[in-house]
Amino acid sequence: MGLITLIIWLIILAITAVVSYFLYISWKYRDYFQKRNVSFLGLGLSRLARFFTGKISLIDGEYILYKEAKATGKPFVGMSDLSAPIYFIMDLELLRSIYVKDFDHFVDRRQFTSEKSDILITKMMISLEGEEWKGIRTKLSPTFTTSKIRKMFSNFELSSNKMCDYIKKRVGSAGGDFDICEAYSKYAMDVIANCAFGIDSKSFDTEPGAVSTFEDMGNKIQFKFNPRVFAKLMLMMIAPKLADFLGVKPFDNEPQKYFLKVVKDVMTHRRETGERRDDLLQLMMDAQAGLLKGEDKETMEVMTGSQEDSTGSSRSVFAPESEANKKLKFEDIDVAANAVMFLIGGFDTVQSLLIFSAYSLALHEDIQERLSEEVNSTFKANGGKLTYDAVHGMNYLDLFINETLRYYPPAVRTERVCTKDYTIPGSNTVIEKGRAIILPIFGIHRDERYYENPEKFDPERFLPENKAKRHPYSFTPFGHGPRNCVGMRFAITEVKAVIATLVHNFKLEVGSYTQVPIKFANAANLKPAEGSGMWLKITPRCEREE
Ligand code: HEM
Repeated sequence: MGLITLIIWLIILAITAVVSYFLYISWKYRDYFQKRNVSFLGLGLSRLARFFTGKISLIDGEYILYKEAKATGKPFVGMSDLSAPIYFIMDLELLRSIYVKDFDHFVDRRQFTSEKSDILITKMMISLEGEEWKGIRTKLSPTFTTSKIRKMFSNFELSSNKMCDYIKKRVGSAGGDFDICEAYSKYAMDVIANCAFGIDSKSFDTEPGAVSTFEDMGNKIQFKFNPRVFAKLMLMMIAPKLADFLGVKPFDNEPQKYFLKVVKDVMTHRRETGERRDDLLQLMMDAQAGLLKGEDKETMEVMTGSQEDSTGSSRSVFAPESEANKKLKFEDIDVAANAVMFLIGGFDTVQSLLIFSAYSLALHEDIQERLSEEVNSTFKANGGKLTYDAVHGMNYLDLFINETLRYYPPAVRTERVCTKDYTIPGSNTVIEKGRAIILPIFGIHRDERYYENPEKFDPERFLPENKAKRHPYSFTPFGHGPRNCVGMRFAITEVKAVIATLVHNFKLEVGSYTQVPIKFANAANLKPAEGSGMWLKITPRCEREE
C-alpha cells in the first residue's frame, strides 16, 4: 500500500471515529433525557458547524440555543457540551429557586482545572467549591460594601481623568475617529492595578498603540477563544484526567508568575513599612489578619447576593462560626489568587460594559444629550468634581447603565453544579448530584415575554414603575443569590464614574468605521468582533462652565 493510500485510509478512519463518537453520545444523552421525560435539544452540531465555519459567533450560537429551548415551551430542557448531559433553564421561577431559594442544592460551578495543573485558578473564589468557597466568600464580602468602595472612589476618578486626557491627545481639539476599546482597556487595567494590586499600571504612559507590562500580562490572562484555547478547553472538558496529565491549563505561566510576584512584593513592602492604602489588596490583607469582620446588613447582602433573602435561606448557607470557617486558611497565595481573580472577573466584563455604553450613546443622540445634561449639572453642583454620592445620585445614568446591561450583558450566561439531588418543583424530574445547569442571561434579556419590543434600546424600561411590572429574575447581568457577582457594587461605581466623565468631556457619534449593526466576537464576554474594535467619532466638548 502506497503512502497516499495509507493517509487516505487514516483520514477515513479518523472521520468514521469522530462521526461514530458523535452518534454514540447523541444517542446516549437523548436516551438519558428521554428516561427522565425531559426534552433534549440535541448536540447542536449544526450550530457548532456554523460556528466553526465562521458563519455565527459564540454569542449568536448562545442566542440561537436560547430560542430553540424557548420554542419547546418547556420550563427547562436537556442539552450537552459533548462531555455530559446538562440542564438548560428558562423558567424565571425555577431560576429563582436555583439561584436563591434552593441554593444549598446548587452551590458550585464546574471545575476545569485541578490544583496540580493550576494552583492560582483553583484558589480563586470563582472556582472554589463547597465549604472552601463559603469561607472565602464570607472573608471577602466585607471588602465590597458601599463604605469600602466609597474609599476607593478617588482611584476611579483619577483613572477616568487620565483616560479623558489620553483620548484628548489622540483625537485633538477637532475630534476624529477613535477606537474606544483601547482607552477603556487602559482604564479598566488602571483601576484593577490600583485597587487589586496596589500599583500604577502605567497604561496611560505608553506611546499610541503600545501597552505597559501590567497591561500586557493582564491581557495574557484573559480568556480568548482562539482555536488553541478552544482545543485546550475541549480537552479539559472531555478528558480532564488526560488534560491534567499533559499539564494543559487555561493560562500560560508567564502572567501568573508576574502577578504573583507583584502581589508578594507589595504585601512585603506594606508589612515592612506599615504603609496602608484604601484598596482591595489592603482589605484582603486585613481579612487575612482577621481584622475585617462584617455582620452588618450590607455585608450580608454582598455575601448572600440578595436583598430579598439576606436573612433567610441564603443567609443560612453561611455559618461564619462553622468549623470550616475557623479552619479556613487565607494565606498569601490565596490573596494573590483572588487579586488575579479580580483582574479576570473585573477587567473584561467592565471593559465590555463600557464599550457597549459608548456605542449605545453614539447610536442614540437623544439619550446622550439627556445624559449629558444630567452629568453637566452634577459636575456644576459639585464644583467640577465627581464624588461617590454625586455618581450614584444621577438617576438617568442609572437607567442608562441598566438598559446597557440588559441589551449587552457582558456575561451571556452563568452556571451551577447540582450539589445535592434536586427534584424540580412541580415535576418529577430529579437533577442528579454532579449535573451542570446553564442559567442563560443574554437570551432572557432579549425575550419579548419579559421586555416589550426587546430590540429597542430604551433606558426608561428601568423606571421604578416599569421595573415593578417585571419578574425580578428577568434581569440577571450579575447573576443572583449567594454565588452572584461579588464585585457588582464596585463594577457599577467604576463604570458610572468613567461614563459620566467621558460624556462630560466628549460628544460621541457614529463615525466612518463604526460597525452598525454590531458583530460579536468569539469571546467569553460580549465584545465587538475580533479586529473590528469600537470605532466612534469622538469630539471634545468645549470647556464646560463649572
Ligand atoms: C460589569 C461588570 C461585571 C459583570 C457584568 C459581572 C458579571 C458576573 C456574573 C454574571 C457572575 C456569575 C454570577 C452567578 O453565577 O450568579 C460573576 C461572578 C463573579 N464576579 Fe463579576 N461581573 C462584573 C465585574 C466584576 C468585578 C469588577 C469583580 C471584582 C473586582 C468581579 C468579581 C466576580 C467574582 C469574584 C465572581 C464569583 C463570585 C462567586 O463565585 O462567589 N466581577 N460576575
